[in-house]
Amino acid sequence: MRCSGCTKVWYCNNSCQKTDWDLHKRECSALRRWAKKAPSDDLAIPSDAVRCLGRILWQINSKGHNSDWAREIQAMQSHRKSIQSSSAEFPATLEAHTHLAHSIVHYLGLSSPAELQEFGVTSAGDLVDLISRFITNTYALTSPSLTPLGVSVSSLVALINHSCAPNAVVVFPRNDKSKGKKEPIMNIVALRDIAPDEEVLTAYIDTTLPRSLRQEALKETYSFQCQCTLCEMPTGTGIDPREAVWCPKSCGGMCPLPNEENQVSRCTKCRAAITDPLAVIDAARIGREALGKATNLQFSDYNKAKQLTINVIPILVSAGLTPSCHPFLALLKLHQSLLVSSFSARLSQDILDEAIRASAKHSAGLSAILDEGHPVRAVALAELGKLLAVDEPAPSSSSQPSLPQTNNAFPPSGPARVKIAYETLLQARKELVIGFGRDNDGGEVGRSIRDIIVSLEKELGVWTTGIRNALEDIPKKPAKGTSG
Ligand SMILES: C[S@@+](CC[C@H](N)C(=O)[O-])C[C@H]1O[C@@H](n2cnc3c(N)ncnc32)[C@H](O)[C@@H]1O
Repeated sequence: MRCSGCTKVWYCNNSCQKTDWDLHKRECSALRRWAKKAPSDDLAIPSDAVRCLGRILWQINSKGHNSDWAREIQAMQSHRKSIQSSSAEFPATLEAHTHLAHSIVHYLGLSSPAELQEFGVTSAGDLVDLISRFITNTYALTSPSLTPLGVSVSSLVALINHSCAPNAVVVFPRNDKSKGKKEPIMNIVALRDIAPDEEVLTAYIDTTLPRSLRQEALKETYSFQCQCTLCEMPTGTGIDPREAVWCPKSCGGMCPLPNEENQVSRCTKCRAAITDPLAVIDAARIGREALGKATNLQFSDYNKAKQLTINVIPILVSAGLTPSCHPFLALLKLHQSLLVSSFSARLSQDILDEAIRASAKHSAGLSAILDEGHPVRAVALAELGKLLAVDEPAPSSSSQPSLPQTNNAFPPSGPARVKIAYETLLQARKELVIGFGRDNDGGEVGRSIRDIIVSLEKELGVWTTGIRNALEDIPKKPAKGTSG
């Protein structure tokens, strides 16, 4: 149900809308005011951060500055001091905070920050604290299949510290018990057994990124230097699949991805050296640039974004980057989602198979990095299984000129494909139950693939019976010594 006042906010039903009205009535006028002054249609709705901060401030105002709720928000960690001291290192962060401060004043319909007093914000420092608390303690609100939807704040969950090798995850799975209710509910799910007194740790950032990018993101947004087991792994103790290249002698081992400082790189298994490290460094740089451009273009210029991924993936393959290596892993994911978004009723076998190959490589890359049951890995496996389970399109005469012509043996056709789809979905379900919680039956994705598994089981059963029937139809060899 859409709010007829602002026409921007949607509810799952009447009662949901009624429950929110106390808060939404103020939001509703703020949204209308904002839309009226917006210079263009795409700026007619404020950012998620502004909208969420607005809701927090109206809540503080209506519950009172000294209410438990307001105190919990005020108790969340702020980095006011480090934002100021690191402004030279991260000027964009300071700029983002300032921009947010201006936007929130404008959104609330105030003429100056001084009017924020009625919301418990009595000085410029308070305003910086509020924004810093918000940035440091919010979690991405995601759909049950991990698509980002917005932001969420929980003062309890905000107590959890970060690790790049977390033992728990924050998900919004929706469970059967939330019948009728469509709003996502934040869950902390343990990825493995956590001992009494052991700290619960979640990851604030994308842990498929290499160490330097993770450290940069954590420093910039959360103002700390990560010293988790993954970041502190002593050099020489193993290879990080996020920065790895296949052995040049194809022994099955891997070499560390060379970089400007460390150009000499050898296979950790057979010690063979990469002969042209500069070519590998160059390929990785081209990959990073293409990833940035294609990510920005994916919604505005689909064809250009797809062409970029099509052009750059073969460069990374020939440079020997493993599917788990940055930026290859991210490009595989983007390539897959661009192909899937082009699916239509007249889907061609070439496009479908190309999407399956990208998805299979992406899943393999994730499996080398993330633990079994990590929701990101589980959802990727479910996507692969679902793609494999798509009915194979009838052959068409028009070939797809944009895709490089390959002579791939994967994915197979017919019963072999159904069997891989079935096995992939079984594994996906096992992992979804871990990542989204057993009590949630693997969340919405876990429940949705259960039905596909059952139908594939039937299909495979039909095939097996079909083969058995066909075999039984073959006239049996006459036993030795008999005639006829
Ligand atoms: C969501 S809060 C976590 C709870 C916070 N430690 C507290 O006591 O309220 C995020 C902030 O906690 C700190 N933090 C989280 N994980 C950390 C870690 N692994 N090492 C150091 N500081 C960390 C950082 O200051 C970060 O900005």
